[in-house]
Amino acid sequence: MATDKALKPHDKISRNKEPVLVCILDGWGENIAKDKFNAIHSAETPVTDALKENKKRWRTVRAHGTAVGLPSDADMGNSEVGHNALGSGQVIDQGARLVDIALDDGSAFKLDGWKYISEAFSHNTLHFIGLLSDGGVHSRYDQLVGFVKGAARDGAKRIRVHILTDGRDVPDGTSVKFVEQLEKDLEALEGCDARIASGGGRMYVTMDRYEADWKIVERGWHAHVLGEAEHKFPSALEAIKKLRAGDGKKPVTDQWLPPFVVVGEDGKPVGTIEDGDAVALFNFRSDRMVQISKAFEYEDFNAFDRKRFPKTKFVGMMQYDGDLKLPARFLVPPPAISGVSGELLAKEGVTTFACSETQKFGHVTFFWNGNRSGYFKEELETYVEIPSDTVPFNEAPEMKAREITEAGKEALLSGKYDMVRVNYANPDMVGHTGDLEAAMSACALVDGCVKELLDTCDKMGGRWLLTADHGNADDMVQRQKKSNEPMMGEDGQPLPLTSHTLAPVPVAIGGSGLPEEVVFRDDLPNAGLANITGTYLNLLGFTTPSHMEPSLI
Ligand SMILES: O=C(O)[C@H](O)COP(=O)(O)O
Ligand SMILES: [Mn+2]
Ligand SMILES: [Mn+2]
Repeated sequence: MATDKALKPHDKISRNKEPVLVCILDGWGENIAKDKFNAIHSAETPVTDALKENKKRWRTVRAHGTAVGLPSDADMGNSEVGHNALGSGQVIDQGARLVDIALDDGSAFKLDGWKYISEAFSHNTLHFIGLLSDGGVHSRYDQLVGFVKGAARDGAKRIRVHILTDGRDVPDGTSVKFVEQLEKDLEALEGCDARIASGGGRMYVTMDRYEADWKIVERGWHAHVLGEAEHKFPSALEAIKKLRAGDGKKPVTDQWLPPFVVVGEDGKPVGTIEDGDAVALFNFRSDRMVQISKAFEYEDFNAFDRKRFPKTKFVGMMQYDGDLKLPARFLVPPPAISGVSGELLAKEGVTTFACSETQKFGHVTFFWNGNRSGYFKEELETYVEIPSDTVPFNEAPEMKAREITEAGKEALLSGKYDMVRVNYANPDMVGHTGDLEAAMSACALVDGCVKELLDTCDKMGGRWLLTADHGNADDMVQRQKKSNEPMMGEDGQPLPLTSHTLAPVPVAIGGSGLPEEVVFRDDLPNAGLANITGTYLNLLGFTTPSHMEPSLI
């Protein structure tokens, strides 16, 4: 829905004809743990270190938990909620919380999405597909179980769950405990035949994003829908235990398990997806559910050969793309995000350039714009995607940082854009591999890229704001709860931390075009990511609109 809100000129900071740069370091937290496992601290990062010295123009903001609309302050931040907040300036109840509320008050079971799939309960199979963990970034185990129990109560006779193992938002190896628990929980359902039917690791099966590699989704389609995979096992627990062991030489982590299918004594898959079945995706987060949703929903589809296209009653946990209305049906209505900065700036005729590599492209466009895949005014907005590599990123920690820097510099120098925003994927994507050395080189490289961008902006007389969306590379080791000491595995090696962190993130402002008196105020100690929006709107010469969190300036 178009907003009736509008921006007003700032009375002290005038609109500059030179560009404003907003630079996001994905997964770059300011962590209190300052030992060698903090890859940002351990790496050579002279540029971002120097920014910290200017206490009037450098600070941190909260990037996790309730500050970004998540259920509790034990929830780490993530790119979806982080970029939603950065783009909209608002703290919005996010998917995780909306699903909690809908389950708690029972409304989830009265809405249209549930009624729609319920039609299949008595004579067909109900399938759930999603990420099996309690990470709280894409999905949560307790929510899956809430829906499974609701289905059994409402008469579902046959349930099949297709699981994507995590090891990214939660420690590697925890897939075993989640599968054990799920097998027990399914077994305990009365009057309902419920089993795990297929699965695979989230980075290799089904959960691709931004069309980085459709093969990932194709593997999932084969396993979940057709019941076809090289690896067949009598149970999911046996599958993941054996697949984790790999070939005996090199173990495979949860994130990267190959696809598998659970088969019965007759060797046939226990849960293919057939005409008339209901299918519910149980992830609330959108980016990694868009492609699989298209495969289930679009009659006309050519990203890969589906071989068979069952006519299912298909729902997402949420509607994942508000522009595409995808999927058409969903269990819980998604967060309503309106009056975002992109829309308000387009109304003022502000020209914008946004760039990242594939892995984060939708973060600076789709998430930034409140989960919309289109443009507000295409003639004013240029979105550039640099294709990401398709290797594990510790093998290529430089990712596309240099190319993004070149594109950003070119955009700044072109004189075509009032606002240039870029996102560097490295600290996050390499951080998720748990590889400390690689994360350090990623952080050092990005630090150098930041220098190039800031220098270019300064040379032009521009203004800049540097920040991050959540922590990740700032802690690469699992730690003891109380002492915060690093944890070691049985082999005496540190246990890698692959997830985001709860750390706040830095915000720095500057630029040769920024009036000297512009400094951070000191009366917002608990500010969060949503306070950054009003801040860059100020740099662009506008006041902070009242529906947004106050500016940091
Ligand atoms: O999807 C992922 O890669 C992780 O679960 C979260 O990372 P992101 O929020 O930085 O994308
Ligand atoms: Mn991120
Ligand atoms: Mn991440």
